[in-house]
Amino acid sequence: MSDPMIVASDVGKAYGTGPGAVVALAGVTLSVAPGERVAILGKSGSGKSTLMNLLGGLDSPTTGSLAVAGRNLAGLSRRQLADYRLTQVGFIFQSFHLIPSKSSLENVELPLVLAGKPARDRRTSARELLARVGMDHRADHYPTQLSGGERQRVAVARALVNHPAILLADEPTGNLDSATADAVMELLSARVRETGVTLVLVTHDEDLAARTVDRVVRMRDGRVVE
Ligand SMILES: Nc1ncnc2c1ncn2[C@@H]1O[C@H](COP(=O)(O)OP(=O)(O)OP(=O)(O)O)[C@@H](O)[C@H]1O
Repeated sequence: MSDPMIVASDVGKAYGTGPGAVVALAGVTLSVAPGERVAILGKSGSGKSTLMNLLGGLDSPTTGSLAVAGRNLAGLSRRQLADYRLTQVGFIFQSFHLIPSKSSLENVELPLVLAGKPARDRRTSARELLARVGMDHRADHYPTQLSGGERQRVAVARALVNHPAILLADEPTGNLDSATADAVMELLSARVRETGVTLVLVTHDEDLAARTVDRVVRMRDGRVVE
């Protein structure tokens, strides 16, 4: 057995302190194997996005320990967390988060620019990824010139271009109509299988989870309940 990709041990997260503090995570324990695809389901406010932020190194746990790809995230400096995000994590958000002033190609290239990759290599990698998501014909278009489904395809390419260890997708089809959502999910699943990346998918959609992932994790009141 290889080591787990994600190990969360009794992870707690509170926003604020004192009587006004909000406990968003009340002790999450979870282990995810390399290449495993996991969906997180739970009501609004159950802590899904908070957990994703911690996994992505965007925020730190208040208590407990969290390790991804063998790194203890709680022990990292801000600079190390930034490096972790850049090299180990791919993010896909509900609202795409593409940079409006950059073309599709430039958006996909951006993680490679930040990682200091040489211009020619990154251009080649970004073009390859755009082709893998069926968007090579829109390489020079800007986000406002793209449909929602097309934007999310570009976002999928951007999330994978750095060969991350984990891919975090937070309601990736939440802003799309159902036909477009199905097409984007199919593409995302195909790229996930192809790359073997470990997927953590937040969704409200039971059917989507059932057809996309290996395991469903349910959250309630800041805890994993199954
Ligand atoms: N920055 C913050 N400051 C204070 N409280 C917060 C903050 N972010 C989240 N919370 C609170 O933490 C709890 C968990 O929120 P979280 O966003 O993780 O839930 P969620 O399951 O992702 O919900 P949704 O499905 O609506 O996105 C909620 O009670 C929320 O109000």
